[in-house]
Amino acid sequence: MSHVMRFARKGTVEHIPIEQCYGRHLGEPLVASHQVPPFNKSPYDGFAIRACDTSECTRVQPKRFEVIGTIGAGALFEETVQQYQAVRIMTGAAIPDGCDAVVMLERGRHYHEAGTDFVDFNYVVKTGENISFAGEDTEAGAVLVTEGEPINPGVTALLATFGYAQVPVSRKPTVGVLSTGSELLEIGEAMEPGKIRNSNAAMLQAQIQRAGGEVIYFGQCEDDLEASLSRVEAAFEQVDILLTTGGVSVGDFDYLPAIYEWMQANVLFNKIAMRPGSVTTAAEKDGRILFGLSGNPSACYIGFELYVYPLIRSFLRSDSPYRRQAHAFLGADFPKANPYDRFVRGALTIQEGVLIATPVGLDKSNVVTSLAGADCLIMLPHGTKGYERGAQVTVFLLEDEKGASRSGFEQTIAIH
Ligand SMILES: Nc1nc2c(c(=O)[nH]1)N[C@H]1C(S)=C(S)[C@@H](COP(=O)(O)OP(=O)(O)OC[C@H]3O[C@@H](n4cnc5c(N)ncnc54)[C@H](O)[C@@H]3O)O[C@H]1N2
Ligand code: MOO
Ligand SMILES: [Mg+2]
Repeated sequence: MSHVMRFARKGTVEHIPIEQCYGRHLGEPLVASHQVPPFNKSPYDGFAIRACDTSECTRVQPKRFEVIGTIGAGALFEETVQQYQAVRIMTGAAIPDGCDAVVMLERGRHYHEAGTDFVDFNYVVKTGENISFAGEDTEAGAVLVTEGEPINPGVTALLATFGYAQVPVSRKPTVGVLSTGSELLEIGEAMEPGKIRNSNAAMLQAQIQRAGGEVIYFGQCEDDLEASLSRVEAAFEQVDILLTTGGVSVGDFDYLPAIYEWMQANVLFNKIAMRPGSVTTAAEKDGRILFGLSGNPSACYIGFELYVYPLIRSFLRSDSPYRRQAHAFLGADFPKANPYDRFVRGALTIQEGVLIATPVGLDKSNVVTSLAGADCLIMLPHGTKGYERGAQVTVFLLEDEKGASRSGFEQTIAIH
């Protein structure tokens, strides 16, 4: 992991209209440029008064106040309120000078007498009662959201509060996808003997988008060294990160190792002590990373989530670029012996407040159906025995935006 993260780069910052910022990542910290609320204001429709004027109010001896004006939200009351005076005030309006409390409309007896408005109060009002104080939500200068955080609707409200019509966001990394394999049919093609449709490319494009990257799809190519080499080289020039699928193992037509050599890319690892995804390969050239993901769908998926995802999130300027982890209880027995750390596709449920992670589908790296139901990866550390239902496990959340500052796993990697 750290082998790849050494080459993590932070993307530059660009500005986009606030209406388009949902789901993007903040390009700089969001600092309160003024206090919120910006002035003392009324949280209710009612009467603004001086609390001290009510010190002798009782149910049997209410006190009478003269209503000297009315203000709605957005308006200011220009005079200073004096003893036994009240201003009719609406929710959101600024507290008039002289006043230090608001009485809700329902708690005063309001009437008109000889051309003047009056209101009677029959209880003692506390200083500061029913006032939303300037700065009680936030003081000026507070850092409210850190750089790299995903912009959710709440962050959007803050951006609007502080006047960001244009929002600084991290540029999305361009992540290229190129599939290799002579057996691959295009998605729209009819089935043929010995062939399969290319599911990895579409899957990766969705994973890239879920991670916050920008996809550039370079199509698919046959298992032919020269053709693949020129396609990989051309694609790599156009992206921040390139993903290829298939052709990374030791088969006669697995050309990626030769391609890295021809390209003079520096292979960081081509073997990981994990299942699936053991063939996940990373190579570096010109400070950028080229991933050789497995052709096997589940291995490809997991290689992406564990190794590519953090690089994308770092580019988006996140300081928690890894998949968020949680403790869960295993929802079913997993009897297979584990010579390597295993990342099992799992579905999370919450039973009586406890997180249960249940493996979904067949646990083989060549399966595709298990991926549809997976919202977590269940980590099963290597060991000779399998795992029993109820065992405590660590899960990596796949549908989470917060992330984690640590990867949560150690892995043995190698170059062969
Ligand atoms: N002798 C050995 N054989 C294999 C080893 C090994 O260590 N020694 N490793 C196995 C493991 S583990 C994996 S994983 C696979 C990795 O294979 P490659 O990454 O080289 O991928 P391919 O050989 O091209 O294809 C593997 C498999 O996946 C299917 N595939 C390929 N591309 C796609 C795609 N775009 N969409 C859907 N499915 C795809 C392909 O048809 C093959 O069935 O190697 C093992 N072998
Ligand atoms: O990389 Mo392979 O999927 O470990 O099975
Ligand atoms: Mg192969």
